[in-house]
Amino acid sequence: MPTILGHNQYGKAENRVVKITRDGDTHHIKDLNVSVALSGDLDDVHLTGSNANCLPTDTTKNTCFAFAKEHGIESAEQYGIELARHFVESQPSIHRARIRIEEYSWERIAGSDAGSKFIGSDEVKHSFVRKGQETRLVQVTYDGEQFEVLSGLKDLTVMNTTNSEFWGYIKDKYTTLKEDYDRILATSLSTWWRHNWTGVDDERTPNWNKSYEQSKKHILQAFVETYSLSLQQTLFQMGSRVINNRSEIDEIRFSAPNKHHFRQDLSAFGLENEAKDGAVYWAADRPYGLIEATILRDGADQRIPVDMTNL
Ligand SMILES: O=c1[nH]c(=O)c2[nH]c(=O)[nH]c2[nH]1
Repeated sequence: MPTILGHNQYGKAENRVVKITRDGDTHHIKDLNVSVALSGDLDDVHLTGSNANCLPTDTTKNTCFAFAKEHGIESAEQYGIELARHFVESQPSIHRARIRIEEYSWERIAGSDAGSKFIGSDEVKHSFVRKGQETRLVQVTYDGEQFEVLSGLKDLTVMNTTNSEFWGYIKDKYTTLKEDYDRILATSLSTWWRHNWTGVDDERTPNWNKSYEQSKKHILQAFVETYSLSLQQTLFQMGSRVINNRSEIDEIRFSAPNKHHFRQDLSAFGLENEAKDGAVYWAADRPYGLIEATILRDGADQRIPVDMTNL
């Protein structure tokens, strides 16, 4: 049976393009998910196997990253317009380009969220929290004698665009990771903490809302203030800060995916892409490092389960 080729399009979907712009100490984030779909004179590619008219999807990906560096991202619209124009006007075989962009918004962690002692202004210059913030979590257990109250949160997504390094690690024959002295540190925190109130021997019931707000504030404050040599170190600082500042909490456990942002290699296009100049990063969604740790008050029992996913 004869068949004919109908509508077709192709391109690289979901390029996670993150552009940091540095204005002195003050950094700005553009975090986009960019999907390219091209169509045009592509019948031969499908029908004969000739790729003479085919701009590789890999090239469309590189173009997304290179344009972010070369032209910046003033707005998702302007960036999309430039990309679409480029594909159609530079390639005779491409007649139509559709660029779809989702933009993720980040807010500066405000001084009031993270405590007031640092920075001396309302805004922190390179620490951000993803908009559409966290989900608050609670688990109460009562066995007729004692209560156990766990509080926590999930999906608190934070990013430091500098003040993070990772180096000095083991290098074996499978290690390819380059040491990094100025990287992005981003994570989406899940955490549970255990109150020492049992409802029995201690009648001083915490103000739960205040306890929650203050614990979150200390977690954010530690994230902002820690010059990080690993996500592990940052987690320990966060946990210690909560335990040291909140006498009602004895134990806190974190599960923190390391949301990797790899600096894109643009050298093939003659473009430098150094962190110090404001770089373009590729936000990988998987695989991800998963860093988990419990921090305890000295002498306290370790009761929060290692695997918190079923909590
Ligand atoms: O903060 C980090 N901790 C690690 O254990 C690790 N491993 C890795 O590849 N990158 C990182 N980053």
